[in-house]
Amino acid sequence: MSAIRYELIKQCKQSGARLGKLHTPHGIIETPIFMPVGTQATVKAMTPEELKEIGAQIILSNTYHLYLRPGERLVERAGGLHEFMNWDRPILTDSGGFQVFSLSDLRNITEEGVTFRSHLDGSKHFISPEKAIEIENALGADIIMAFDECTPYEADYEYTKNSMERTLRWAERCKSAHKKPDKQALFGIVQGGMFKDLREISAKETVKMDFPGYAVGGLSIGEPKDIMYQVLDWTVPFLPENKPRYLMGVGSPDALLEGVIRGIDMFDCVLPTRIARNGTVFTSKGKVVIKNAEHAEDFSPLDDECDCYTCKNYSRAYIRHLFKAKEILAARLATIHNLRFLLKLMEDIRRAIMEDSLLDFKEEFFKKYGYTQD
Ligand SMILES: CNc1nc2c(CC[C@H]3O[C@@H](OC)[C@H](O)[C@@H]3OC)c3nc(N)[nH]c(=O)c3cc2[nH]1
Repeated sequence: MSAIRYELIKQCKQSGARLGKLHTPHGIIETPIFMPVGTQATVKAMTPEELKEIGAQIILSNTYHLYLRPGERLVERAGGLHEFMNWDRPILTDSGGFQVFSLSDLRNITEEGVTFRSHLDGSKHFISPEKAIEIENALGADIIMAFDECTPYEADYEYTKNSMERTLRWAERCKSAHKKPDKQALFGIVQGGMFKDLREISAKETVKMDFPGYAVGGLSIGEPKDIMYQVLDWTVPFLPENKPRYLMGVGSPDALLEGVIRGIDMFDCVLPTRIARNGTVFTSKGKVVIKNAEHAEDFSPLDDECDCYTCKNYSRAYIRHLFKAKEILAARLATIHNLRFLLKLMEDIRRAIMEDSLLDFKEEFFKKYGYTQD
């Protein structure tokens, strides 16, 4: 008995896109969905109420960060992540594989696991597949990720093959170590780098382990977008239709559309919240750098097609002023807007799938946004 159930509502007639409902212990998620990232048990600058207000259905947190600070046992004693951060809807945690390789001074990768130094204080740590699952079980997210190696983009065939095969062995160990499959759904992660045959092997062997959902890992790590789309074309066909597919680390408007068209159901990315704090916002006519002088006396909203709190109440001139004055409210208003922009884009995508007009929607969106049609 798994913790989640994926319900395929409709297969798009124009593409590989699908409309679905993901039933979880903390509620139903409509897919395709964008998942705001709350790495340290908070989506930066947002309260849970504001996240609900903009339509967030599931948020992410991160095992590596929470293990290092405040510690998974403290979160467990607080009643788990939902209690600790006052979020009663679904949560997904990554296994920490990516952060160990990208954030810490990596010491050593062995069959057993990874030894690394904390990016916070340089202290030495060891995480194995079993340890990662133990941490995720303590945190209590509805969906948890297997411990994997996100193979670097520039890795050669030999390294990628060995890394992918180890990730498969680690996936087996994660499955065996998982204590609560009825409460927390463990997703397998497909690797294989930029190599067609390795992607096919990784997908087939991961699916044989029968996970309740599958992530496509090892992408959005510096490769050109057309390579990412090519890898999706190689990988998604081997994933079962009756299970959710999650493309890790992807969140620009064009990549969301291209991923949905290739059959991806779930996306996460720090981009919208990170660029918001630096004063770059999404609009239906492309990205806007609000600190630019041209907006100094622009009393219109960030985006006249946006329904968010920021666009209903504040002008570009005011938001630019806040950024120039380094006011905390600047980050909050820009974050509310950027997250609402992506969540609304996913609502529009879900509607387009329902109406069998997704490719037409994409063409119209790209034209307005200023993407050149490939
Ligand atoms: C950005 N591109 C990208 N991110 C990636 C992440 C981190 C997402 C996680 O890291 C945090 O955001 C940086 C978020 O907390 C997210 O949580 C799921 C990945 N995680 C794992 N375990 N395996 C992968 O192959 C992988 C690939 C990625 N590509």
